[in-house]
Amino acid sequence: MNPAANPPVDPAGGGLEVDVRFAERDLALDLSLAPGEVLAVLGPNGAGKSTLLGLLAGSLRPSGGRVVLDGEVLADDRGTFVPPHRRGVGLLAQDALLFPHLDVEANVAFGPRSAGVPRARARERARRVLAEVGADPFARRRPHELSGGQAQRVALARALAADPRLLLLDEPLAALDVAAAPEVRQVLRRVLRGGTGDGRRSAVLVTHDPLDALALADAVVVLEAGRVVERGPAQQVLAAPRSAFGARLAGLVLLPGTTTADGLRTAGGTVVHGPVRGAAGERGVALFSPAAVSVHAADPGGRARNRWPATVLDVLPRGEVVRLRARPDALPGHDVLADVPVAAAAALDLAPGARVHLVVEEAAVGVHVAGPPSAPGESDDRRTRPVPGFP
Ligand SMILES: Nc1ncnc2c1ncn2[C@@H]1O[C@H](COP(=O)(O)OP(=O)(O)OP(=O)(O)O)[C@@H](O)[C@H]1O
Repeated sequence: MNPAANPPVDPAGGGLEVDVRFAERDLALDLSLAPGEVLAVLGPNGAGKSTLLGLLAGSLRPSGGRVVLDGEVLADDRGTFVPPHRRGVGLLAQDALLFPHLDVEANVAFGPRSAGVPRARARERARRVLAEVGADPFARRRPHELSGGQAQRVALARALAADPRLLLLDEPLAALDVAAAPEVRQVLRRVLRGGTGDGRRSAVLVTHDPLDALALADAVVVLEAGRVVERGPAQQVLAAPRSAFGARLAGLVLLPGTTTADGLRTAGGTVVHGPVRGAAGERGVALFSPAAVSVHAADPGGRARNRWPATVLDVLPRGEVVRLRARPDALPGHDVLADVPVAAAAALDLAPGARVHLVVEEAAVGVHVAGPPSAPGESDDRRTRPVPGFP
């Protein structure tokens, strides 16, 4: 099942239904999101990702179509337009944008206070969401006393304090340095997967990073020139892309499995070694570029740990290189791509059925924890299904 394309019909009208036009920017988008799901929105610059968020948040008014959240029409072409502050939609932008003169707790309590919640209750709620994002130790600090990652966690707490029905995340990790991004990614995972006691949250995540889509989202839509060109479960879209942008993202080899201390164990028990981004023992993926794979006629020996005998499936010329698709004996059901310089390919006499040895450079493998787990009681079939082979 693909929940992004075909969310279950909820008798209470839950989830998000978007079928909007924004003529000024030649945008016409049709997408939906089941309750509790996280949808990643990918696409090249100018595709319409920010415009989509504006239409959901209420900072932009569609020129046609409608936006429905949990059965409530937020905007339609009959003149309905619910203003931003009444939508139950929270926004986390790239920059934290905290009020500099208020301490962290007051920043987070500001939203509930403005919505008429009495001071003590607003403060209590602020403390609860600050604890949820691990920011309670710095509740008394002012924004200038926070690191970038801490400020972004406070901004997330502020978005959660209003208890939004839908959370919009606009490149929430893009402004963070490489040290701070993993920590905030981890907090986002926890918040979005409902490990904080608040249940799963519906969220739309705009990102340029396919790895964040894998780590945080259930489903992905790819936008190009104001249209949805692909949608589906995150792993499927990234492993077998159909759009030009998806294909560009996914010149990558993607293998699913379980993270270990120094790699990823596939369902068949083979460990793909590489640096691990996240904890061991989680469902994850190993990703690498076909350029990181070298091809040998015989076992080259040496210390390389990702060294797999394989059978060549096909060989496609791609300019300076030939792209080889091969099936390693140790990875049944999975194909690995390798880009081999034309001269080397000729010397290897590559043809379908040939036996080769693949070596994948360890440092070039990224192992990532992938996707939030299912809600309790929900079937996990979709997420544990093997990722289909590459086109
Ligand atoms: N304020 C604006 N006024 C007029 N046109 C705009 C405005 N903002 C964006 N556009 C145009 O609308 C289209 C969609 O832009 P949008 O910013 O939504 O894309 P995006 O996918 O978010 O891009 P990026 O990844 O660069 O942020 C583009 O053609 C863009 O030039």
